[in-house]
Amino acid sequence: MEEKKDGLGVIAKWVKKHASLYEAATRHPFIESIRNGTVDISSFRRWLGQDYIFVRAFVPFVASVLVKACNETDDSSDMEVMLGGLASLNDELAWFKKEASKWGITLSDTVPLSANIRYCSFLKSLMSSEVEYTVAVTAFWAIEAVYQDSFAYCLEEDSKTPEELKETCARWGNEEFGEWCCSLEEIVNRRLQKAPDEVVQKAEAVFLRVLELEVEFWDMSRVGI
Ligand SMILES: Cc1ncc(CN)c(N)n1
Repeated sequence: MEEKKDGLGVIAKWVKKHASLYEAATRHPFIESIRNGTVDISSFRRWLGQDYIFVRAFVPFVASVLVKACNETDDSSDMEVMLGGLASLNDELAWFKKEASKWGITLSDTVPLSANIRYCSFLKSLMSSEVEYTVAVTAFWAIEAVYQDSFAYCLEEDSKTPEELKETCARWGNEEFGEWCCSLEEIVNRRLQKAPDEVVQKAEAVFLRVLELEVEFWDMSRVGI
């Protein structure tokens, strides 16, 4: 079992331990290009179409985490945090449709690229009832935290994010979403603190895999692999 000797939660320790991969996922050249105003709009359009497909696959994954929270948690307030995440995905899907029409993207014609297919298969594998709640909720936190951290960075005071992309950045970079991610992180830390070593190891591996898949996802916006 993990102990909190230095005041840092397990997640903060992992972010420190795997700083270069965490940075690769949250300070990717695509994100840097939004932040410094040089973003290639065709990359942005590609990302938008692919992310809509991803979010559609993300909904059943989040629903599976909610079910696990209801069945396995030691704290009944977890359910509300998961439900909040699921509810915001409803708005997110509507937002994607509105945004796609603004940029002239036909979502029904968008074909998932291989990095997206890999990521969606990974989500599916985590939906299995054999995957513990602690492991699944770690993945949920990591997936949301990468977007929160990346897009909040694009909204910092010295950023040169183009006006027309600020709404996109605010979708995940806003303070309220940041606070919700912190609530999720607290749940993950609480679970990891009590989990057997074997589950903690699985959760760390899942955290790292999410970071790799997020890097590949951003890469897709540039090269269409
Ligand atoms: C690939 C990816 N990762 C995370 C998120 C945030 N829900 C997203 N929309 N897309």
